[in-house]
Amino acid sequence: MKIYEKAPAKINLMLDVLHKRNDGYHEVEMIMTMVDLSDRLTMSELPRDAIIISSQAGYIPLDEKNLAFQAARLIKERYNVSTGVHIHLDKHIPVAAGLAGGSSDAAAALRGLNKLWRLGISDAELRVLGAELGSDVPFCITGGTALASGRGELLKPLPNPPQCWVILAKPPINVSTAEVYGRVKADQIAHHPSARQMENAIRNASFTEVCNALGNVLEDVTLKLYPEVEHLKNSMIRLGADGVLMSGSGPTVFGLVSKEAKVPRIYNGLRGFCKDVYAVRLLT
Ligand SMILES: C[C@](O)(CO)[C@H](O)COP(=O)(O)OP(=O)(O)OC[C@H]1O[C@@H](n2ccc(N)nc2=O)[C@H](O)[C@@H]1O
Ligand SMILES: Nc1ncnc2c1ncn2[C@@H]1O[C@H](COP(=O)(O)OP(=O)(O)OP(=O)(O)O)[C@@H](O)[C@H]1O
Repeated sequence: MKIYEKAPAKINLMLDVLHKRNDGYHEVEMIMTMVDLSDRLTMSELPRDAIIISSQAGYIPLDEKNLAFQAARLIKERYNVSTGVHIHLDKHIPVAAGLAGGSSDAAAALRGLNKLWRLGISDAELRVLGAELGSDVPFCITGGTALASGRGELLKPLPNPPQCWVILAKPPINVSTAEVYGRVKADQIAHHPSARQMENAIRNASFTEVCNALGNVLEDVTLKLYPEVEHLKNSMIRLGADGVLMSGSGPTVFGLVSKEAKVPRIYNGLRGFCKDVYAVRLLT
């Protein structure tokens, strides 16, 4: 038997850090949604007790460092599964980009293996398992749009934002999420974006209000470390995107665009100096 699962990328429409916790993580408030840029997982049962990861992408680990491997190992151990699985990852989401590529693969593996091995695990239980693998994994289990709190694992579902184009551009640098959080000074954040304002904008289905409510406190850290991210933001604004923000800990910058006619100019303008550019829709 084979199971196919899509693993979409996420963007953070807002991200606020409230304080550093005793366990080393940061208490956050974020509103996340999915975009139509996905990895594709194929999961095939193996009669022997093994987890094999393969991928067409040459630049990701295929051993126990792969989050899909960790997801398979976790579910196998927790539910005493004695057979194995071969997971093929058809990667499309850029790696270490702030788009939760690895987290979404882990979530898709948990969803798919639940079906492959007929375990009957509820979504709520899958989210609890997912939290053991990473803070973004619980959101990626259910997807949609949500307000995340705690370290990212406490989720309140929201309606999807009004449909629009999303231009994603990733400069050729790798950003470590741990390093970015490590440099945040939670008590010195000058401006906190408002989760309430973004939630209201989404509930009002107002594209303009969504653009006005965009904000990410991790930008201050990543933009200081990598000025090319700020350059990319400024270029996207100059080319006419309606709202522009860095996703997660970066370095991917996204631009929200309501009018399709504006998309080619922004896309082509960015492609002039950035290789990794995508024009996609929100996954609504
Ligand atoms: C930046 C975001 O992607 C935005 O959605 C997430 O907040 C991070 O999610 P993630 O990559 O799944 O993060 P994890 O794998 O759980 O943690 C990576 C590292 O980031 C830091 N981290 C992460 C989440 C959080 N709320 N506080 C933290 O300080 C911790 O140092 C942790 O060791
Ligand atoms: N299935 C996977 N796909 C991509 N990267 C993976 C995967 N498994 C492990 N990794 C490793 O995880 C690291 C982060 O990659 P990933 O693409 O998940 O980052 P990200 O998009 O910044 O995630 P987040 O937004 O959740 O912080 C990379 O160094 C990569 O080697």
